[in-house]
Amino acid sequence: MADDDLETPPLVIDAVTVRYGDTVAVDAASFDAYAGEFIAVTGHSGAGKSSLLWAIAGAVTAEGAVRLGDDLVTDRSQGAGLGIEVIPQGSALAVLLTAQENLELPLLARGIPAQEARHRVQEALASVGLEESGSHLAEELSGGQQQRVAVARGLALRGRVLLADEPTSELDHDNREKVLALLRAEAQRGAIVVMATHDPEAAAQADGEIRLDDGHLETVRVPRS
Ligand SMILES: Nc1ncnc2c1ncn2[C@@H]1O[C@H](COP(=O)(O)OP(=O)(O)OP(=O)(O)O)[C@@H](O)[C@H]1O
Repeated sequence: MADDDLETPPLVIDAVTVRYGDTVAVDAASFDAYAGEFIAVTGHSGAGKSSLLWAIAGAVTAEGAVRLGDDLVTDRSQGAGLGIEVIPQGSALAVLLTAQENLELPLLARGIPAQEARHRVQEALASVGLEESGSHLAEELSGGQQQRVAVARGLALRGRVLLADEPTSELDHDNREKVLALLRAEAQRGAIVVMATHDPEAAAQADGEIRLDDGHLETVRVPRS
């Protein structure tokens, strides 16, 4: 579900554990997040940030529970149906599609009418300063431009929960600030935004911060504290 007038219910992460064989990537992590909040997930490389985000999205098998209001997240397609969207680490664009097509296809797949999808694509590309690059193949774009296309793709979906995995890692200062402002605007629209980041300056702009250390979660800053 994606909606312009959002009433996002609480997101509850309850003792979520993610294992890959013998590796415990996330160890019984629990936290709650509420509509309008912008939360940073920090921690060293390999601490479990991506695994936590993928568990929230329903994209990896996890123990424990992720709930959005009364709904349990059970798998990725059901998570997407609840309006949980992801800006993945490393952009994950289809390189032989144009920037515009990379945004448009997930919208059409979610049943957004073609005209509305085109409007959202133009608006989202313009918001990241790439209105002139829509017809370029993703592979023709720089790493930073590809990252901005991936951010635009996440924004265009207008989810209730937006999970952004290192969305500013390839960006210069001005573009980083622009993307952080856009994530903030998503929260102001009523979404819950959870951003994994290595960048302390980016984390400082979030309302709250949770840190993972070898899969163990610690709350550093609570929103509105
Ligand atoms: N698909 C996988 N199979 C096996 N182990 C994995 C897999 N994905 C992640 N891991 C392991 O799980 C742990 C957490 O990885 P994860 O990618 O969640 O960390 P991260 O904090 O996002 O790291 P980074 O900041 O480098 O992206 C690491 O030890 C990693 O090697």
